[in-house]
Formats: sequence, structure tokens, C-alpha cells
Amino acid sequence: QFLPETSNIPCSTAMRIRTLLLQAQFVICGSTAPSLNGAWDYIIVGSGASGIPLADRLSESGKSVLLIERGEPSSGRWGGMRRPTWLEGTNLTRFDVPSLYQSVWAAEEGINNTGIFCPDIEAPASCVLGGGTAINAGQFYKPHPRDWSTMPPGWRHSDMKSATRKAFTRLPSTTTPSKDGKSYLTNGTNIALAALTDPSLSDPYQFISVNEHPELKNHTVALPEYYFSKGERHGPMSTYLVTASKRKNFRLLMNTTVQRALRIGGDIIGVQTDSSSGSAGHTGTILLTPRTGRLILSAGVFGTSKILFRSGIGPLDQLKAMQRSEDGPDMITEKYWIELPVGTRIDDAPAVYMAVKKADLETYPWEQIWYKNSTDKDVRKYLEKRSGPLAEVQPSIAPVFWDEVKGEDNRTRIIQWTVNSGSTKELGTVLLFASTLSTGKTSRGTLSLTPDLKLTVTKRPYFNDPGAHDFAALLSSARSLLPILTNIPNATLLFPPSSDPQELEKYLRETIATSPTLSSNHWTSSTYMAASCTDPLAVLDASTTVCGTTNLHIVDAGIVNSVPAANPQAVFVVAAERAAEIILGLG
Ligand SMILES: Cc1cc2nc3c(=O)[nH]c(=O)nc-3n(C[C@H](O)[C@H](O)[C@H](O)COP(=O)(O)OP(=O)(O)OC[C@H]3O[C@@H](n4cnc5c(N)ncnc54)[C@H](O)[C@@H]3O)c2cc1C
Repeated sequence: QFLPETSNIPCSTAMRIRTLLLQAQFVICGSTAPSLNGAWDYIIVGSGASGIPLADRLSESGKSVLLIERGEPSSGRWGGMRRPTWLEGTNLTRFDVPSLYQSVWAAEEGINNTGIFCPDIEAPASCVLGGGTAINAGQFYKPHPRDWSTMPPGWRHSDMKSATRKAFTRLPSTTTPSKDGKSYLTNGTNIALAALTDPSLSDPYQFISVNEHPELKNHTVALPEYYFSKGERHGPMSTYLVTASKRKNFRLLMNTTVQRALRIGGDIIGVQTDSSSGSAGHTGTILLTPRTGRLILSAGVFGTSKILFRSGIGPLDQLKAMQRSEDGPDMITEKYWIELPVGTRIDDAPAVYMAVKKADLETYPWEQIWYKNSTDKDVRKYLEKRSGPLAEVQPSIAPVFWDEVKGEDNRTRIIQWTVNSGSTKELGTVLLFASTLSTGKTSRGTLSLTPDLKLTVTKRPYFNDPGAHDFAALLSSARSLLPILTNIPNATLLFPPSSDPQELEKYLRETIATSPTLSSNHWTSSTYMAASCTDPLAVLDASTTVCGTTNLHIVDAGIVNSVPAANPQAVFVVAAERAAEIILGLG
């Protein structure tokens, strides 16, 4: 009798909700966190680049905030356990040491990466506390003004000033993460910098400090900026999460996967959860404060889309497919589906490489760091002083440079290049130039949930734009780089195989057609934010409220409508700061 047919709420939960609703008229928001059987003012799903800053800001208000994370603890500070032998006896894990970043890709014996990437997502999405910020390379760039140009009013560059200031006050960036303030193994950096800024070039790149001048992305070069600090991974987990956790009205729940939002029509009343790790997590329902509670999805481009689909929110064909999946019996009745274009215009920066072989290049055996022991001199320097090469994410990521290219469609596209120095048995020592086409690109893709509940990219968001202007921009930037590469002393071109411009175009076309993935892991734009829900592309409006609902919000990479000019996570932290201002203003 109590449950209307518009709900997807298990009957077993109904009595608890009824009791809470009856109590609601007497409840004054408390300053301590309720138990998991109580009701929460804000439930935030996902503890990544956006979820953690948002949780901290919302908990400042005194309202109760529950942050739910499907993964295990990562950093030692939060109870993480994964570490190589040389970190045993310390409070650090593999996630805390910048130079162990590379080990997340390792398939070697002794390195257990199981469960770090989400097993149900085709792209490499992190599924541990901290999300991408626990495992990524830590590059942290102030947003370019045009990063906000595809956003609705309230989210444009001029609206983001206070949010940007707040984010970079909590997370200042540095070009020298080592505690002694020095840079290590700079040979590759110096070679690339000398080649790019060579005064004998007709148009040398201009060296800048990129976080002082985020707007300068045309033929500029910089040292990478990181949020690492004093030789350790810094970031949201060691700043925002620390302050949030000191508040009595905040609780972090790990090892718990949110399956779906429980709703009565467009009103969200709570979430259904499943423990991701036996008794370590929570299985059941967790409820919002009746009438005033808000559910915020910060589970990333893929995680949030999955929760929306499972909650009966998404494109009709996707929801129909879900109905036939193992989730079908638990789905909300078709009559109450909310049809929205979730995942229909996803974005990511495609990564395409050029490289030179250079026998005299000095490199570091990064892949061996895991297997070092505590007598190794670099290990000692790290453990005793948080300094030396192991204090850096990978000193070989340097420098970073940008080009702007105006296309025949009158759009200006930005191409970022990141230089890596490394070596392999087959190729020898190599300077690798990785391009990522970003701001201004128009190619878009789609994602879908398969019947066995795996998220896949069904159309890649790369080089599929009418007129092929995205490819023309990449080609133009690569062409201007080619003579610089061929000028590097003692170096020979590796790819493209020759300096003939025709060969370059052929090489780029072949790479794009044949690469199994072109992803740079800079996914955005799965849930389009429009000025209002009358826009046919809208999944949410500028208040971050999902269309057709009263209290369901999204705050993560998915709400940024196009891929940012540089590595994107700072943009998502800034977006979370802005979202907190807006959501708190909703009351
Ligand atoms: C290997 C790698 C390297 C990268 N390097 C950089 C870099 O150097 N600089 C940069 O700017 N960007 C980098 N990125 C990208 C950056 O990390 C992401 O863009 C960013 O983390 C996205 O933030 P988010 O808040 O949207 O989601 P995420 O940070 O992915 O956080 C989402 C969180 O939600 C959790 N979650 C998902 N589903 C559920 C559910 N159902 N229930 C509960 N919890 C759930 C996940 O476990 C995760 O913790 C990198 C990405 C990868 C994969």
C-alpha cells in the first residue's frame, strides 16, 4: 500500500522507509553521522578526483555525508596493504610512491594488480580508494579557459575562478616532487627541450610555466606539473579526505558497490549496495533523509553510466537491453524509465606516437623498481629522505608541449605532446612523443552496458568527425614536429619510418586504423550538462540535477562536456568545487 508502482524499491526495505518518513517531520539535521541503518543528507558514490573534494566540501556544512567506494583502501594512510618488499615496515603502499606508478601496467610475476582496474569496465578505470587519483601519473594542470567553453552558463571560465583557486590552494602543483626539490634523470628532458626551443628554428617553442599561464597552449613547452608533494603521492586522499574524515558527520564506506538508485518516480530515496569484498563491505539498502536528502554519483564516466542504466535512466535501446539482462527482474517498471542520452557522446583524447631512436639517451630501468631491495641506493635515498629518482613519478615524462591548429571548419584544436624517454629490448633507447588531440575536437563515441553488465565502448570517440578536421589538426601538428625530430643529434626516426611528409600521413592513418586502443584515459562527457533539460542532449542541468529527478546529481568527469586541453584531473577537482557551491546553494 505504501510503495507506489513507480518505485524500484525491494519490499523488504519498505517498512524502514516508512518509519523514516514518519520520523522526518521531527528530524533536525544532526552534526554526527547516522549508522548505515539511518538516513543520510548526502550520499556520494565514488571516491575519485571529483567525489573526495565534493564530500569534503559538503561535509563542511554540518550535514551528514556518506562517501561510498566500491574498491579497497589504496594509500597506507587509509589502510592499504599492497607494497613491494622494500616498503614492508613502512606506512607506505605502492600507491604512495610516485615511481611505482608504472607497476600498475606490469604483468610480471610478484606484482598483483588484480582488482586495481575495475573488472567490469573495458577501459582502464581505477577501482580502489581515490579512483584515478590513486593510480595515475599525478600530472595536474590548471584548466585552460576554453576547457569550460562547452559548458552552460554558471560553468564558464569566469564562473570557475573561485573553484579553481580553492582547488589549487588545497592541491598546489610542483615540477619537482622529490622532497629535496631537485629533478632527477633529466637527460631526456634536456634533449627534448633543446630541440624544441632551438633558436635556429624558424618558430621555436616558447618555454613557459604552464600553471602560471594555463591559457598559453599555442606552440609552448613546459615541465610537467604534479600534485605529488615531498616525495609522496599527494592529491585528494591526503588533503580533502583527511579534513572530511575529521568531521563527525562524515563517513567513508569502502568495499561497497552501489548497484542502483532506489527511486519513487523522480525522487531518489536511497541506494542498493552490494559488498565488493565479503564482510568488509555493506550489502543492503542505505537511505537518504526523506524529502531533503540528495544522491550524488561521482563514480566516473563508466561507473556513473552503469548505475544510471541499472536505475532505469538512459537511452531507450540500452534500457530495453538491460531488461533482457540478469538485471531485468530488479529494474524499475518500463513506464517509469527516464529516457536520457547517457553515454551517447563520450569524449577522450586519442593518443598517437612519434619516436626517435637515440643510442646515447640515459634511461632508468623503471620496470625493475618493484624488485629492488632495501639496500639499493635509490631505495635508501627514498626511504630516508623521500628524494631521488624514486620520488618522481617517472622523470622521463618531460617535457610537455602544445600546438593550436585552426581547421577549415574554423575551429581551433589543441594538441598536447608529452615526451617520454625509455628503452625496450627490441627498440633500444627511445625518445617517444605522445600526442593527444583535445580541446576543439569534435569526434564523439558511445558506451553501452552488455547483458552480463560489462561496460564497453561501442563507438570510439576518435577521428570520426564529418570532414575529418580532427585528423587534419593532428597531421598539421605532427608535420611541424617532424623536422625537429630529425634534427635531434645522434637520433634516427623510428616512427614514422621516414621523414617524407607523405610517409608521415600514411603512418598516422595506419596507426589510427589499426591500433587496438588510442585511448589516453582522459574520458569525459558521458552525461551532458545543458543549461536546462529542454536541451535534447541534456542528461543534467546546470544545477547538476539529473533531468526528470528531484534529487539525483552527477559530479564527475562525465559532466565536463569536452576533453580538456591538458591531462584532465584538475578540471574535475575544480568542477567538484563548483558543484559543491551549487549543491549547497540548493538547500
Ligand atoms: C593509468 C591512468 C593514468 C592517468 N594519469 C593522469 C594524469 O597524470 N593526470 C591527469 O590529469 N589524469 C590522469 N588520468 C585520468 C584521471 O585519473 C581521471 O580522469 C580521473 O580520475 C577521473 O575522475 P572521476 O572523479 O571522474 O573518476 P575516478 O577518479 O575514476 O573515480 C571514480 C570512483 O568511483 C568508484 N566507483 C565506480 N563505480 C562505483 C560503484 N558502483 N559503487 C561505488 N563506487 C564506485 C571507483 O572505484 C572510483 O574510485 C589517468 C588515468 C589512468 C587510468
